[in-house]
Amino acid sequence: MMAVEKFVSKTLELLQEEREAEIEETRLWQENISLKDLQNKGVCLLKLHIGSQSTGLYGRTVVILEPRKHLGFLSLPSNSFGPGDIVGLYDTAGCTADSQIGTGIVTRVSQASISVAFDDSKEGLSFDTEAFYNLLKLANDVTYKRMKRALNDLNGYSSGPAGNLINVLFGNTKPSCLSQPIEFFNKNLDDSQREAVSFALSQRELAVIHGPPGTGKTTTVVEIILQAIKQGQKVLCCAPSNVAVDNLVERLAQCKAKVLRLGHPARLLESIQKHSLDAIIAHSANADIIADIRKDIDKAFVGMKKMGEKGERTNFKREIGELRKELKTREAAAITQILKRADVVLSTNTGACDNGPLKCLPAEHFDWVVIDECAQALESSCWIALLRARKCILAGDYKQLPPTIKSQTAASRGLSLSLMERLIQMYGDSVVRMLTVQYRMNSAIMDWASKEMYQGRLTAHSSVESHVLKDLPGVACVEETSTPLLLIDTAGCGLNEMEVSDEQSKGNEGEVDIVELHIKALIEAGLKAKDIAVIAPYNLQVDLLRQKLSARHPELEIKSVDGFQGREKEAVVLSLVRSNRKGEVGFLAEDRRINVAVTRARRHIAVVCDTQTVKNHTFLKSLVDHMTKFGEVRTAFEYIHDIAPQNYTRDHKETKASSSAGSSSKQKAKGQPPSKVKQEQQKQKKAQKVRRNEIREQVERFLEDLRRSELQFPSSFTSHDRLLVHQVAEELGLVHESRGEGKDRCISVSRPQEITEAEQLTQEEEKTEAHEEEKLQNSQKELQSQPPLDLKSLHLERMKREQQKREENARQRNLHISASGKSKMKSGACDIATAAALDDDFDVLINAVKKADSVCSFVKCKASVLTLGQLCLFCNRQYCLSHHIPEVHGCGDKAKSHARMRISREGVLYAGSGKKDMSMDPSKKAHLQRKLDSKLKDMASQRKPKKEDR
Ligand SMILES: Nc1ncnc2c1ncn2[C@@H]1O[C@H](COP(=O)(O)OP(=O)(O)OP(=O)(O)O)[C@@H](O)[C@H]1O
Ligand SMILES: [Zn+2]
Ligand SMILES: [Zn+2]
Repeated sequence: MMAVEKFVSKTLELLQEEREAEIEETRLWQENISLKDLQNKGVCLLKLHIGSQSTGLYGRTVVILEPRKHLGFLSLPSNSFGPGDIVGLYDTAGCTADSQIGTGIVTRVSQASISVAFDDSKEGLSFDTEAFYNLLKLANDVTYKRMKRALNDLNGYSSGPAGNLINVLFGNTKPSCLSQPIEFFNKNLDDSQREAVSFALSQRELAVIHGPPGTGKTTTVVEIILQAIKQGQKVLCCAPSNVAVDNLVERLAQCKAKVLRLGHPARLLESIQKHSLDAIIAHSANADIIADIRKDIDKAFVGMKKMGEKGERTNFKREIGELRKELKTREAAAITQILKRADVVLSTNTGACDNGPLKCLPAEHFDWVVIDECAQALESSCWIALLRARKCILAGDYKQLPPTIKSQTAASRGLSLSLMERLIQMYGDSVVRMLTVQYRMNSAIMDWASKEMYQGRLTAHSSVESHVLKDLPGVACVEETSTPLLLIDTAGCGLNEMEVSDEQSKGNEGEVDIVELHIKALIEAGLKAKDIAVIAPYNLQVDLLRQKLSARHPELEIKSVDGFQGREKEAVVLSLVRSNRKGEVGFLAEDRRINVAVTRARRHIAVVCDTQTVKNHTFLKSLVDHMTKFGEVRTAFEYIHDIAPQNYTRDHKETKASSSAGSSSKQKAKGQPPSKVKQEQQKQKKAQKVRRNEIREQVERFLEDLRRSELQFPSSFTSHDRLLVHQVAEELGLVHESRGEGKDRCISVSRPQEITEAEQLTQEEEKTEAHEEEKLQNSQKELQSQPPLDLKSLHLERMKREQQKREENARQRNLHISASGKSKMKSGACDIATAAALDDDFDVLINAVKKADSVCSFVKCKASVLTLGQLCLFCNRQYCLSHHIPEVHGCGDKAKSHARMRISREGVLYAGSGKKDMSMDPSKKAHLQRKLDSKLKDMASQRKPKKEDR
């Protein structure tokens, strides 16, 4: 048994290391972080009071702690407490050893309360209902103790059911088999599932079922267990997480198997509760007696609290002690009976330990042990259950995330290697059957995972193969709901990640904004929030996303990748966060994490990321390439208009300034990149500039040719090319539009229809200004390294400058007009009166216009709108060019919802306020106003000579 010894001693050592890392983390928190901060981190709950106290299974005292309801705190602060967590209860003096009252196990957590079971057999705990208590999550050593014990038992294993199994699992004996014909319960199993079931049944010691995402692993495991029951085998079925165990309980119960679920009943799903040990005991013959004893204990507690004198209290304590002993004996008898009757006993891996209910069973009671989600468990935790059986069936997917391990060294020295993986390394495919038909993802989503992770062996079942969101009832057909793959590329958009030193917590606010817009597009197309998952690899980003989205969409699930394993959603929006010049991807470099994130999606996955950054990682690059090739790609610029107020429609300079300033600050702020990287960047920049000039030349040629109304770029243009087109179009004040889907998507530019000669003139002036400003900025960039700027402040500052310039221009132009009278200016207010006489229909409007202030409607803005005003279609007022953007003067929401309507109608976001919103009440007026504008324009050109007479 050399192999066993070696394994046990090494694993014990690694577990110790891991345990120390965990304790160290807790200690660091306790020493360096204030209680308030701990509460913010979700590991501490402050100032709770006792709601009630009762006696649970095994005579444990269960205390329900609540926030200070009388002070209006109706729910607990958001926290990470969960059932099974070990917690310390402290008086309000602090969270130190001195003030600790006791330690317990969380049995239930709700919004409004947390239940903690205290093992107080030694000394009766009593709580003061008036006092406040703090609760702190402690490093959980129960799990460690159980794993250590299982390892020691493994090492010293001499006789017992698992002898042969141990030999096989450590390579001392080859696995053997014995095949037999099977009649399947589930007639719908696919070939790979049938093969897996047959294989599992025929193996004498070991079978591994590899179930990639959505391949019906649970369906297969359920069939295996039903077959085992048919053969008269007793099965112990475990999984590392409560969720996975409950899932199996539910499915087995549906198939009428006699199931028994071990674990704290209070925390189980309602549908599961009736299968819990507590519930079954409650319906057993012993139930009444047990209930009576419990009541007596509770009564004794109440009595004890009322007693002031020490002598009397001691009596009560003795009484309680005796009652507890009796309770335990009776419970043990009842439990044994119930356990023996069950066909399948289910628990978490650690719940299968010897000091729980299973101690009531003889060692050889179980025949088979089934471990689901085996790749997510520490091997040591598997051994807690494995020592009880002759044969084991391990199901899982080792291409998804392994168990979380805190100690880097322990992980790298092998603690993160799952039993499943270790066996596959040892025996190869001979012990494995893989499920290959998947019932979740559209094949476009699946194909990438299949190719990169599962040797291309997956096929999509015909029922899901081509399903997309628009096939769901009530979901409209728009671009977002028609494509399974959508890549929103932020490359070059300046949406850099936040500068946080902590590798585990990265955020990206720009991506949050884009995610928000995409979610809105999906919801407006009719998708339900509960069918969408927002996934981010970083906790900070998860928090940012929740802050932004949770209030409006309480049913939207926003979680880290790790929190979503084992789940699925119709649509998944994935924010990859990382965007930096160094091309650092950090945490994202774990391929399995990305695999999990992507494979949660059934019909649609949208990935928001900076492709320039994430492409530095081979696996992420394969995802980007796949999405580019088979999906739809948009640049974040198609969204940015809606996010930040800098709508560039007429502020041509801003586009350029923001994109170049954004990326340059990002680049410089990151410190000195190694020279090679720098060279590479310069090369890229140069290539970009060349490309951009090419595109610009093309557009300029188009502009000169007045016969052409539209310039269409080929669909071979990459998203980056399209971005450049976008920038050039914005620079020149042109309309641009993306059409088509996927590979056929292409961009075109055209002249804005309402463009007047006057505006062209202005643009000419501005273009030269823009060039100068750009030159200036470029030289500044080369000279100095700027601190990181956020887009908003950059924008606001620019707005200010812009306004000053505009006002200055306007003043000069007015001077110019009155001086020379040769201006090509479009008609100003002075012409309105003349115009009015020509067309009765417009009388009313014209009067209104005349009466209306000739200055910008924006509060405190004095800029004239007579010559360069813009009408806002949402509020129907005139604004100067600095304030005409809806977001700036307060019509942002209306504009957004209007833009969204257009997105859901046409699937594309446009610059500026776009077409008039027909649903608006003053729409008729706006329509007339526009008619008036063009009329005035016509009249102005007719009256040009007249002007000179005035
Ligand atoms: N043979 C089959 N025929 C039709 N549908 C199936 C089949 N097997 C599984 N499914 C469907 O696939 C989905 C996932 O199956 P199941 O719940 O067994 O897998 P899981 O274990 O939860 O998921 P995973 O495979 O990701 O672990 C379910 O909706 C199930 O109905
Ligand atoms: Zn407005
Ligand atoms: Zn203004």
